[in-house]
Amino acid sequence: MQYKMQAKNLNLYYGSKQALYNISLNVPTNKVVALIGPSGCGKSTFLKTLNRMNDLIESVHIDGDIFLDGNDIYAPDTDIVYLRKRVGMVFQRPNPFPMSIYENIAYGPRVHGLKNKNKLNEVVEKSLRSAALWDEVKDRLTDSAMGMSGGQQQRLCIARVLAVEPEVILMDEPCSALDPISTMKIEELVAELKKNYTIVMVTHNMQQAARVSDYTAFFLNGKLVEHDITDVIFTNPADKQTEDYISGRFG
Ligand SMILES: Nc1ncnc2c1ncn2[C@@H]1O[C@H](COP(=O)(O)OP(=O)(O)OP(=O)(O)O)[C@@H](O)[C@H]1O
Repeated sequence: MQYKMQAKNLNLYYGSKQALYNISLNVPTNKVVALIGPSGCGKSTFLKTLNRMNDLIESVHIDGDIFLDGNDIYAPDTDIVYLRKRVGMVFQRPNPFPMSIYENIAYGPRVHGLKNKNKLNEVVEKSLRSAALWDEVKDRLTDSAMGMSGGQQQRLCIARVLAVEPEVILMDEPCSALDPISTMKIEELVAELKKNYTIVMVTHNMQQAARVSDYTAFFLNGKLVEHDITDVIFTNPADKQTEDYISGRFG
């Protein structure tokens, strides 16, 4: 199997407090990997190590390795801006920029050097189509993104990530602020996107993990208890703690 990303013996500390213990996890290319586990177990912390978002927190110290296409993303010569273009992120709450729908999408490609107006128009349309939003917004591209519904805003944020042509998309509970219909749309979108992208998604919702992911990793107290094909995790987990969690005995 081809792995897009690999974590090897990863430990992470917030100051003197260890939050991740010896995590090794492979993320296969063009698959969806769900990260599940009770609140505070380290899912988001792990997710953020995959595009070095934790670098923004001063007290964080990491040892171990994370590879993207076999290259160590923590190597000193890593270009972080380029890394975050390749490994994009969608957050829990939709966070559109306070500007027009068009400008939200055009912003990233412009920062990466795209100036040609026709090309920008193409990128905006393609990204909005890929995020299943084009038909809903094509007649109001100059309207403020802040006037969209929460579900539309989240798809806009996905379109914004797609506009810079990432290879991996990290999603941190992307549906937790959304209603059931919007959630369903995002889940359908994830199924579509994995044809072209590799996706790692944190979710609190076990049905969602079962529905959308190919592989599931169960975290507990900063440790990766087990990871396997999603069907196996939900029907025949190897570890008693996984079974207790997925059957709702804690968390
Ligand atoms: N910026 C920070 N500084 C210090 N400790 C932190 C910081 N962020 C997270 N932690 C701690 O690291 C541990 C893991 O937190 P993390 O947010 O990764 O868990 P989580 O599984 O994503 O939780 P949730 O499902 O509630 O979002 C927790 O004990 C948390 O308190």
